[in-house]
Amino acid sequence: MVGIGTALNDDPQLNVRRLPPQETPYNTPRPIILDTSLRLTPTCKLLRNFKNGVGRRPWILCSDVFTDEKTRRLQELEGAGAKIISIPVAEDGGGLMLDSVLSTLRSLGIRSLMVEGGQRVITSFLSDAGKYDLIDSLIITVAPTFIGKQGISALSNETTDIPALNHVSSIVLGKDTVIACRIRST
Ligand SMILES: NC(=O)c1ccc[n+]([C@@H]2O[C@H](COP(=O)([O-])OP(=O)(O)OC[C@H]3O[C@@H](n4cnc5c(N)ncnc54)[C@H](O)[C@@H]3O)[C@@H](O)[C@H]2O)c1
Ligand SMILES: Nc1nc(=O)c(N)c(NC[C@H](O)[C@H](O)[C@H](O)COP(=O)(O)O)[nH]1
Repeated sequence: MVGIGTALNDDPQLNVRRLPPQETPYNTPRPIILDTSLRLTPTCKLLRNFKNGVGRRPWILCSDVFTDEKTRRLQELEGAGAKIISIPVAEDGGGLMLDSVLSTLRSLGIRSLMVEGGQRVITSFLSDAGKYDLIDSLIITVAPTFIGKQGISALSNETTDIPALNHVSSIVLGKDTVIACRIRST
């Protein structure tokens, strides 16, 4: 899962690159995008990969409020192959309600979800983690690179109530270090 900020900035593929090629595309993960207002472009790599048989059908989660323009975009994205699922919006204006996002995905058969980013989505999941028991574990990859002023920090400044973590293990993969943590239960 990514937010629309990441989908628009990175045009990601959200697939697995290191496995040997698979016989069918169905061993790759289901791409899921949190896109409140349906801003995803129908020509993005996720939809092109699906059309070309090298990616699963992207699911786009949007708010359940529709204008004429948003309905037009829904039809365009559906025409490009996306499945659109509407979700209630949080009253505090923080985006789609994450407890509803997870229960809807579960009702559609998703049993395991990796939240890839970006900053706003990671911040929402961590901020609501205690309230709705949203997260099991956190995987942090540290690359030996200074990003500098253009970098976006992992969490936004206004973040509160971030849960404490227990370290599980760390491994070095090439130049990167991957740190696995679990949410500390209170
Ligand atoms: N370093 C990494 O591992 C990594 C991973 C992923 C993304 N990124 C970077 O993150 C940047 C994008 O981050 P961002 O914060 O601008 O956008 P984002 O990807 O977090 O998307 C945020 C958008 O998602 C929608 N949304 C719907 N429900 C939401 C909810 N409950 N909570 C939060 N958002 C919700 C909203 O429209 C919101 O504007 C990109 O530049 C990308 O390169 C980095
Ligand atoms: N390892 C790493 N070093 C970086 O300097 C950097 N900016 C990222 N960023 C991760 C990136 O923002 C998301 O992982 C993509 O959005 C996923 O895209 P793909 O599915 O791989 O195409 N990752």
